Amino acid sequence: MTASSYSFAATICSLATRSRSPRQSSPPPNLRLTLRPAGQSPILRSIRPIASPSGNKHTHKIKAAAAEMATEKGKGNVQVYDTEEDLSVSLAKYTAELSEKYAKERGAFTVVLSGGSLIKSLRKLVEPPYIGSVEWSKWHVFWVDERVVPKDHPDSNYLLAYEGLLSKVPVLPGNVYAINDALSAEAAADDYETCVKHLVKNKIIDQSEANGFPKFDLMLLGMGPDGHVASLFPGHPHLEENKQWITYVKDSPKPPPERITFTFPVINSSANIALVVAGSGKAHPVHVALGDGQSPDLLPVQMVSPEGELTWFLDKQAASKL
Ligand SMILES: O=C(O)[C@H](O)[C@@H](O)[C@H](O)[C@H](O)COP(=O)(O)O
Repeated sequence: MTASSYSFAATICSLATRSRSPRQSSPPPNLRLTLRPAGQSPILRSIRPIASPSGNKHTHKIKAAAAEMATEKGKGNVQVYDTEEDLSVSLAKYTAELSEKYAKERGAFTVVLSGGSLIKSLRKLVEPPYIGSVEWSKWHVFWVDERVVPKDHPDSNYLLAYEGLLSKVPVLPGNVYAINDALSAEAAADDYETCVKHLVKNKIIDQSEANGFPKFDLMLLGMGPDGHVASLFPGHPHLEENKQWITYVKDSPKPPPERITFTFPVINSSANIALVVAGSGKAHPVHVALGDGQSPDLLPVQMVSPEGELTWFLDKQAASKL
């Protein structure tokens, strides 16, 4: 592949040098689950509360093709699909509905992508009816994390999204905010944060009234087999970052090592988060996050607790231990 194959011109935010404040720690929010009445959708049926301390293990089994549960706060739900194909159909509908809502309400829809298998799970968006019905010109596209590599590098999350989604829909190139890949990881994180600050100031990105962090309309998160989300890995000090909006990693356990990533305060200020998880390799962290599975350390995915709505999109294999 050559760089000339990529005609899609993303906006690259300009470098701004500024000092970074020292890290401070804060206790992670816990995701605790209780039962909510069954969903209205015909494909959804209720299951018993998976977090019940006295519950019989057999009652925790998912008995339907799809199930819905809710957090204690009544925000967020867990949807389990028979197949990843079913999951992708539902994910496209969910994303298109949020796009319509925010395009109408705010005149813009701010969407944050992950890398990994998420992009493949968004494939139905580039098919009818969504390819024609979504107001793509209202989309503003960001990355929750990016590998610090050139945009035409096979490891680039930008390239992955470009090939799987952005090159197939009429999103405005000026509304796609890629990292500046000419910079070091630290400078690219600074630069991307400056870009996001500018867009908050211009009201393209909403802002949390509670804490002033950017409030993206939709954050689409994948999860690794170790329970990481974005480039926030188990046991890493950046899990406790509570000042910076965007930070950097030079020692990612998942290659490539150099990345930038949104921090938890930004992730958790989102209006909507979709956690999209498929495959049996993810069953253990799903069990820890949503059921009674054990982990010696708090998993990053357990720290996902948005100001708005959290929706889990699981396939049966990922939910097999619940
Ligand atoms: O750049 C990255 O590595 C991703 O953004 C990362 O956070 C991803 O979402 C998870 O690792 C899940 O990836 P998979 O879905 O491919 O397992």
